[in-house]
Amino acid sequence: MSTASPLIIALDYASLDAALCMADRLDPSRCRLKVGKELFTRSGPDILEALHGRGFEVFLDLKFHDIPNTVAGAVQAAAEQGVWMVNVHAGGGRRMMEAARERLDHHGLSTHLIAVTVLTSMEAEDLAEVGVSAPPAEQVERLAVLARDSGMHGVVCSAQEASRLNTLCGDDFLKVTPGIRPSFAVAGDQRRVMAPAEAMAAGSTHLVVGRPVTQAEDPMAALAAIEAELAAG
Ligand SMILES: O=c1ccn([C@@H]2O[C@H](COP(=O)(O)O)[C@@H](O)[C@H]2O)c(=O)[nH]1
Repeated sequence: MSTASPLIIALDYASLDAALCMADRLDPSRCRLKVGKELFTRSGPDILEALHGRGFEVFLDLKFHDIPNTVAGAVQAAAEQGVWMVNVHAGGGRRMMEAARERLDHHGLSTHLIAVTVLTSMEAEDLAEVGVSAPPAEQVERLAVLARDSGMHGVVCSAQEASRLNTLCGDDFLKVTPGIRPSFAVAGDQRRVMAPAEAMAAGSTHLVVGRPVTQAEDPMAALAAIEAELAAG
């Protein structure tokens, strides 16, 4: 089932059972689900089949980053398992992204392919330590333009950069933004954060929310509170 909701709930769990316990409390008309490195490494493709069987659209967030041929194969494998969205690291460069997009096109696969720009857990000091002297916003812009020019359907960025990317890359270019922190949640390891309604107003197309829902005492109440924040605008 497709949903009009921008919410993507990150199922960062250590087992298939724990992830499905949460999925069974959620409704595919209210959100999409994200499967990341921990859950996929533990459960493998079974989790995708189980979530698809429950009617959810799934973002497989494995952030592929390797040589072009390897990434193209991995993206094809993900798309052939029916995921709604898959991602690569923009830092893998133009040839890597182009190879991934060409592989999807060659096989007629319509999975959304997006690229991670700068992780939302990173701030200027973190970038400096890995040799990037540009501030995060500038580095995000550089990688988003490269991603667009390399055939990506959008990027992962923080909501703080969404407005600028709308101007640079257009409204149709997907801006998938983790680091979403509703009023009741702590930032934790995230650094470039924004509240849900502000993120939508800034131009995010999709909001990734993990722990504020999955680690809440009452996850369904937390989700309802986020939906209320969004409705209030
Ligand atoms: O830049 C990025 C890219 C991916 N993520 C992922 O999103 C969720 C966020 O979870 P929270 O618990 O809401 O912080 C998580 O799965 C990350 O792997 C990101 O946070 N930032």
